[in-house]
Amino acid sequence: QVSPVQLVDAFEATNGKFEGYRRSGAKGICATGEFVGSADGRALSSSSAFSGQPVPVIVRFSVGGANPKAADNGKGQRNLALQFNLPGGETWQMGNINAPIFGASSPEQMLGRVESLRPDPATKAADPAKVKAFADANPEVLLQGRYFASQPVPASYASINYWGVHAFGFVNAKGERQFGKWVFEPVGGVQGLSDDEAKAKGASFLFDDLRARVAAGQVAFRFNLELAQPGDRLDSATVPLPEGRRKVTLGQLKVTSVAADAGGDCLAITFNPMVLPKGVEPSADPMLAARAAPYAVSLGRRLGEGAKQ
Ligand code: HEM
Repeated sequence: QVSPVQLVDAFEATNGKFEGYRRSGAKGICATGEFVGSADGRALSSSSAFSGQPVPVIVRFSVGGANPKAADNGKGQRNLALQFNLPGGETWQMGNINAPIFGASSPEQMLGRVESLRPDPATKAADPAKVKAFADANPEVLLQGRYFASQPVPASYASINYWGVHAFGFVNAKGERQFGKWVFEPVGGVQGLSDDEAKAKGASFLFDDLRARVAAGQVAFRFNLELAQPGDRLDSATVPLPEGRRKVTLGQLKVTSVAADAGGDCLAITFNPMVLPKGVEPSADPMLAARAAPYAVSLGRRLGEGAKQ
């Protein structure tokens, strides 16, 4: 059994400790938007998110990792975190990533992977033999990295697919439950950079790019759900649903403003994917439940240090 403190301590020891910042997704920007649910959304879930009335949403885009100065022009993780502010004070939080799978399938495996990547104090680099031994015994930890390597550097926060990775159950007014995995797909399409274009962009272009696109009214995502069929695995963040599952659009998210500075409403929020509205339920994926407590530990530490964006 892995404790949340052990996980956050392991992140700090391997990835570095940057006071005030999120222990993952440190380099980010807060924005606001509006979500409008569709008739298909209402048919699948009784959640008020899908009423068809505009719902205010707090949005945070970020680069993966603990470093608040992470380069924007490398391959790897980008995040879309959302908080839907629903009627009656109800909220729905989620943190989505630009890969259909995560890098570990259980908290124990996550801890082992992070520990295997710990830099040796003498060489300041991970021990390749340890990294290899852990990956050989846990081959699914390599799948996400392979996916990122196969994709171009994202051109914009606004032009990436962001997957929820876990399965969730959607429950409608009749009590019917449909499991699925979701993906936010940019209405304007996916755009990547060639290696030369990425180099020319430099290490920090995503915030300015986002501001320009939002000012031009161009940032919107379809909230799509891939519907699981009986027998599909619903308990693994490293196994996507099989190809070709029917996909329905639950609604559309439009990003309408970007925080002017490093502040915004996101500072004191931890986007805990177990905070779900009535009408949406967690799956048995052990990685899903395992996220809630470490996020709270990270939030507590960064608030205590003086939270930074
Ligand atoms: C046991 C497994 C995991 C641990 C220990 C972990 C840990 C963390 C921590 C400590 C944070 C910063 C929280 C904060 O300070 O508010 C974070 C953020 C984040 N994590 Fe995880 N994580 C795990 C699994 C996952 C998975 C499976 C996903 C896949 C979708 C994911 C996606 C994200 C995203 C998108 C953010 C950024 C949210 C934001 O902008 O605030 N994490 N994670």
